[in-house]
Amino acid sequence: MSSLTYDLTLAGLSVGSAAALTGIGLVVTYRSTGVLNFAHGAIAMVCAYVLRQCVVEWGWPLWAGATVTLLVLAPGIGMLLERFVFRPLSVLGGDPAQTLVASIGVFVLLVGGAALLWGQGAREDTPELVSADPWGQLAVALLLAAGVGAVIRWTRFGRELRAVVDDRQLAVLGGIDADRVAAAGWAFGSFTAGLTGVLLAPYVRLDPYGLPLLVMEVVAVAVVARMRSLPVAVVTVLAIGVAQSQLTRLHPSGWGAPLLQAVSTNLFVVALLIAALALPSVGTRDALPRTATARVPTPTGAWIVAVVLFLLPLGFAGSDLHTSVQVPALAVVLLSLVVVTGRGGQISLGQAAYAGLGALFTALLAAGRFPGLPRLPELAALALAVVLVAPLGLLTGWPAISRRGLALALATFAVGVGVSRFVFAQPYAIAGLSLGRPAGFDGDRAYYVLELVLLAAALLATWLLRRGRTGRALAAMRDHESGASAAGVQVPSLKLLAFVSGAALAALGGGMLGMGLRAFDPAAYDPVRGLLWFAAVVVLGADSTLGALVAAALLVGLDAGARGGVAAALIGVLAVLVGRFPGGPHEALRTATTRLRRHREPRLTSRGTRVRHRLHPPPPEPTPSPTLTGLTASGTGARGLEERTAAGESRGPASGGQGQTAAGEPRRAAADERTWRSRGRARPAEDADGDHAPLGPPAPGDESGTGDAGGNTMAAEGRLSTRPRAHPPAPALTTHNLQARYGTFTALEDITLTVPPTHITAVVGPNGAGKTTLFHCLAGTHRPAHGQVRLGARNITHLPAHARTRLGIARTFQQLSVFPSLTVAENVRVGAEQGRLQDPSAVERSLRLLGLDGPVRSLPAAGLPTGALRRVELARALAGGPRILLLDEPAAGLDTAEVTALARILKALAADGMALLVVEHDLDLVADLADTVHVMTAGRIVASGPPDRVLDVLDAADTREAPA
Ligand SMILES: Nc1ncnc2c1ncn2[C@@H]1O[C@H](COP(=O)(O)OP(=O)(O)OP(=O)(O)O)[C@@H](O)[C@H]1O
Repeated sequence: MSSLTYDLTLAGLSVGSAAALTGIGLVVTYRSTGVLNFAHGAIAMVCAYVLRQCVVEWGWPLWAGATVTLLVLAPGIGMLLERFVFRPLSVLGGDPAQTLVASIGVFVLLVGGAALLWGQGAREDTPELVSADPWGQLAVALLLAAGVGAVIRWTRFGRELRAVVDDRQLAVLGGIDADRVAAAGWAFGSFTAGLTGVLLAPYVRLDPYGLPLLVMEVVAVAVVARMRSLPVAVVTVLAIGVAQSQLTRLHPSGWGAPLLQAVSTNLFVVALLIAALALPSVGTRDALPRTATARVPTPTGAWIVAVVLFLLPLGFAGSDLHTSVQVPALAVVLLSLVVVTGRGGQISLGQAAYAGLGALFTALLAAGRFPGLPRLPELAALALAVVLVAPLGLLTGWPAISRRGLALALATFAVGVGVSRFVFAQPYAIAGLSLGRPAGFDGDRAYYVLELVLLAAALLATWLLRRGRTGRALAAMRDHESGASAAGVQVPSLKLLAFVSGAALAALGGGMLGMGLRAFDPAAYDPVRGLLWFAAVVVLGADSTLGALVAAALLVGLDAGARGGVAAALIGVLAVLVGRFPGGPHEALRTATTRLRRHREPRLTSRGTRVRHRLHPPPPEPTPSPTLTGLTASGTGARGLEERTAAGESRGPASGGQGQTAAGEPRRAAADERTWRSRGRARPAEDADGDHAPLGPPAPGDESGTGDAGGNTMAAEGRLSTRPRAHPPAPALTTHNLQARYGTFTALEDITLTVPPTHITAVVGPNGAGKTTLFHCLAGTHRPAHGQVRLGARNITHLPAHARTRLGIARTFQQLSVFPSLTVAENVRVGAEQGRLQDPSAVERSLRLLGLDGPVRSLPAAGLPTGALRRVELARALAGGPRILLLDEPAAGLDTAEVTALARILKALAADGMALLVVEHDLDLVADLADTVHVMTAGRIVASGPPDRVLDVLDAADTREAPA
């Protein structure tokens, strides 16, 4: 090896080994706590500052300073964070999104604290702990990696650690002290952060912003290592270090020179971009914490105060006004986060990049340095910059289509860092770039007035995006992404819209900020500021426009004093606490879901005597009731849901207490038997007759406004249309030889079934049989490996969920999928606006049908009882005018009266031409409802037929299996 190659390799190993320590720390913390610690770099920076303080300022010996810093302070910070920040969050359920916001909060807090304590300037005199000799640093990194690997693999603590990572609750039940494991993980992770900081600080500029960011670029290797493998992390980081060094040997000429130089000094950023944007993502299951996006209504008085406060600086003069001009500009930038994060629920850590691009493009356009374009007046330059930056929103919008939570945070952070390093920090972009104010607005006061006008325009744009059909769809996507998809919302397009609009707003704010400062200053759009802005908007109410204005005033106002960092420290403290604020719709939904689960359990075992009673009821009464006769004489096409529901009522227990049959059985049992027989005769005629009618206006004499929040009744009775059917017959939904897999596991094998119109088809089977997977394949949320799904003759196997909804396939979920921040009526409106018919008038009909047209219609869905939420979900599905209705455990969490009412509605819908597929554990209900039952076991259909036959076979099998 030539001596140059050797030297460069050694230099690369030196950088790589410092970075390897970070990789090891990130992986260990993640493995022991499930938290990707965004604050890792900030801890490194604080430790470097403290070592410098001990040795340089106080004159301690290096060994003493290093001992205190690395063995006391660093692990201490980790244990404090575990005890007071992350343990309370894990007790609350360990929502990864909350821990993400909290770790960003810790980052911002430490950066702000360091700026407060040590100032914002860079220090060049940090003591050198290990000599520049790369072998020493490499030895430290390798020894540490080997030691940690050995502990994880061979010690009892390592086994406990792996158990906690796999399933914390199960590990605790198994007697493992998960808190101790987490505390050890945090202490070790912080120790490695401290070590990285003190090793790196002498060779880079030590300042509160630069070092943390440099360290966080290494997060790429933890992603490459899938947050698990230490050897992969260490080898990757060393390889990047060496490659980065070797690249410095190349000296191309022409346009490639600056690019290569940028790549060779930022190879870790390139790796971060590849890891975050191209590799399969990590941590995709979470959205933003609901408490962060919960909408708190803003009193009008608060707006009046805000307007007065924003007008106040017009009375200022001199430097005060110079500071004030930053507030409206920053407010516009923060409004972009209100759209993307607050309303759309998308984590975006890269808004600073769009703001910076807005300022840079404005400056280039105004200076006549933008390729291919003449010099433009400042305002025109600003407008064109906004237009040019808006489509760049796809840089983060595109990854957001397939990513959520941590993965999206990493992707947007990577884009922010990438733009900062490859665009803002390049000489060809920034050399001598000043930025004037528009003609006539040069003075601070005049410019402030112009900013207020632009802020008002931005507020109007934000308001328009947050209201109406688009606003409701955005809120639905934020509250429950798959629920929104199932309601027909085009989630991918909506995400792109949110990010593109967000980029445009950020560019406008960034350009205004640049004009305010009269220059393009890359430091003003540093990725660390992106984190600070995100944290500020989240803590002050992400879905609140007023919150954005307050955040802007706070950030500028608090940092205007002698020392910067106050605002960051304050925002950091609040962000650390954000996941722990009590209440909010999120909490209410969680409570509802927990209650639902509790209710579900007994129903799972409810089959038994009651099923047999229903399947072998006493003989029917000799003369059917007139209503029942009407039902069996169907095919004339002149009946609607109301009539059918009334028919159901006459057969149900709630039909007016008509007494007992001669055999002493409840009347319902006898009526059920008749229902099965009449169905057998009636349905074929209905097939030819057509589709179900859309739910019609209330019947004469209908009482509206009686819906209750208690959820004890399903008030379908007497509220349905008597309109004749107006549509052609609903097509059947069929599957052909369907096979579905999760990785290598085959969850469905060779499933062929038909869901015909006017029928209720049921799928039953034990847990894990594949029922929900079948549902996902039918609804478009899981792509089958083989086979087809057809709607009539049309192959819809590859259509996404929202497209299927728009064709008329609606679904409900096993776990409730309402939108908690929207009212009951808004929930249903989303279904009506986005579904097949897109008919707003369907809202009232659906609300009436499900008994939700009373005062409950105006209540937020959060906090309603399970029964009411099930009705909301069903009303939303029906409001879209579906032809096929897929119901996943619709009776879960309902009481007996609610189940009875639900059954009546479902029968009426089927009788009116709809095709229903029901997955249900409650075999009583299945026996009562279904025309055809498919029994699934281990991913296959093992029996099909009418319920009495199929369930009898199951009974017989149960009896055979039962011990004698
Ligand atoms: N996302 C997933 N990744 C891997 N395996 C999965 C996933 N979802 C389901 N499975 C597995 O696929 C099989 C079928 O699961 P599915 O949820 O479809 O069953 P199910 O009949 O609906 O059960 P349950 O009644 O409990 O809801 C199970 O073995 C389950 O563990």
